Amino acid sequence: MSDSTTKSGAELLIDALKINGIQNIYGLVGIPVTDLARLAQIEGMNYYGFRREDAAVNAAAAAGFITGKPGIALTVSAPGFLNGLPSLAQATKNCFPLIMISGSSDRNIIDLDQGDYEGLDQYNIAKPFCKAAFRVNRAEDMGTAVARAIRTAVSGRPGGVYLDLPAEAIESMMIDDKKGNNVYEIVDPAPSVIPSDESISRAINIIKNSQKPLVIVGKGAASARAEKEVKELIDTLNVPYLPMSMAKGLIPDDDSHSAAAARSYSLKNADTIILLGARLNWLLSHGKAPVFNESAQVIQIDIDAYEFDSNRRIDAPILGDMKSSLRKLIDAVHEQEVTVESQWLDDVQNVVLSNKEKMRTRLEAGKTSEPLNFFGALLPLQEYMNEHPDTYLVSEGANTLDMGRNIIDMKLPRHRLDCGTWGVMGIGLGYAIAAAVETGKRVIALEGDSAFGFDAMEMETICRYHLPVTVVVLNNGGIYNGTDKVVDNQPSPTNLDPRAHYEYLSSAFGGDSYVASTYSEVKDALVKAMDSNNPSIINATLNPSAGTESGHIDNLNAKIDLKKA
Ligand SMILES: Cc1ncc(Cn2c(C)c(CCOP(=O)(O)OP(=O)(O)O)sc2=O)c(N)n1
Ligand SMILES: Nc1ncnc2c1ncn2[C@@H]1O[C@H](COP(=O)(O)OP(=O)(O)O)[C@@H](O)[C@H]1O
Ligand SMILES: [Mg+2]
Repeated sequence: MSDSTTKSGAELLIDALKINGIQNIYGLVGIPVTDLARLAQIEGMNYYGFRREDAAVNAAAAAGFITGKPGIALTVSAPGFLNGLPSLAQATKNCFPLIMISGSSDRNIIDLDQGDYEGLDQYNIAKPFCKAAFRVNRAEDMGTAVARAIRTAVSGRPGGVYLDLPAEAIESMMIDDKKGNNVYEIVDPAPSVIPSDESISRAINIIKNSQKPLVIVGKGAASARAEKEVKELIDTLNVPYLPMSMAKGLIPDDDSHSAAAARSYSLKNADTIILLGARLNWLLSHGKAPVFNESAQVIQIDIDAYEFDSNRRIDAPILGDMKSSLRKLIDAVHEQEVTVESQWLDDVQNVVLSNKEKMRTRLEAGKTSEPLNFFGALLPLQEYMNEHPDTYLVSEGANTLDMGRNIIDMKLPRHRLDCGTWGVMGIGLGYAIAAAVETGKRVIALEGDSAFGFDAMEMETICRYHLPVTVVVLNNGGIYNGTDKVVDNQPSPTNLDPRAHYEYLSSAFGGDSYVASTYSEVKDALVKAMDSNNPSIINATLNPSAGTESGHIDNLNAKIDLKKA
């Protein structure tokens, strides 16, 4: 390190990250950030090098969701920045706290459009895709830039922040004139936001007059780490709840209040919806009939007022952070001795039991399915997760994602990560790397065969860092399935090669490879792979006709009458 009176922008950046408890950087280096990554390692941080920037930025975003601190991604300028941009946008959409740092060109060359190496006005291009963008031009501004980036990423509605570092800011030196180098630990980066008494009493009055309240728990409650308060509200009112996919595990999925197996029944019949960190977006049919009861009243707790009335009237908006809001609401329930008739919960539980019995029958039949179907392929994962609930599960695909979500129970918070609000493919291996790095726990990445292809090369990253990640590829030979019609001998738009040996991508880099084509083979391979703690791929070969177009969301497809074509 330089003497005590001068420091480079790079040194100040690393000091600022470290003093705020940030330990890991996920990136892909090159001009002008290679030495920055080396310096981070010399200064005791961990740098994880990826094969493509979108996976590195996805990993940083997942690290943010899991830890609550902003994940840090590092890319080179222009093409590296652009490769990372979709993941920055996705982190912002998912409300994951992330800071994407990219090297960039010097302003005078960009602003005069003089044609720099990888020249691009990254700072302005990033703005529509993130919560905020900052550029650092001088070493002495580095401490302020990091403080603002961290606070912006984690406070209010969490999201992605872009930090633009021209080479001159990285290498410029700051003369420390004893004013201090402006690097400091931020005070209370995500302050509590306490809701008003009026908003709480408005909600209490609605619950008092409700016969059939349904709580919907979203990933906002997971990000808020409010699992204790969520469970206390549901237990106190003794009402059913629906977990959204990344809120699974806030309350163990086998809890008797879970309505997950009676989703349609509970949404349609509820007369009061209590939204806890969940948006009424496409994932919840915009809160509209016929999925919802049009006359139902809606209570919504959210840290961002912008979300209220986004899709329908919110009868009791509660603006606040999840923990503080739930604390006030639960205290008011106790003070006013609010109770709800238990008949509603009984009705939901009856539907749950009947639907669970139907699922159990399908899973049992899956054990002997030849060729293997989704039930036979997913049952071993359900069994494994029930026995090892501290395992992290990452999932992507269409049928693989939807059926995996309904079949595999989660028992712990923030242990399931998936395609999120945008339903994006290509998140799997980056998320899995972050889960393994940030927690040291074993990870299953449950991948459709198409989804796996988006970032399969990160298997080399997983093997290089020897991470305990088992990739389970459900290979049905295509996007959605492998039975699309072939026209004029062209490969179909959705078919892939069912004979593909995806598992070789593990042994190619020193990991373990398994092929399985029955329930028992998947079960045996999974136990072996997980017990080994080695990076591994299980290629589960399914019936190519297994799977429906777009999984559970075929209604969103633009339908064309192909007979006329
Ligand atoms: C970045 C990106 N590209 C394309 C898509 C479209 N898409 C794609 C390509 C999917 C893959 C489905 O096939 P799969 O093999 O992964 O899963 P199943 O066969 O089990 O359904 S699911 C889906 O919505 C997407 N969501 N995200
Ligand atoms: N700490 C928090 N307190 C309250 N609301 C939060 C908090 N963090 C995030 N949120 C909100 O949670 C919501 C998350 O919604 P969404 O991502 O749609 O969840 P899901 O997809 O699980 O339904 C966002 O509207 C966001 O503003
Ligand atoms: Mg497939």
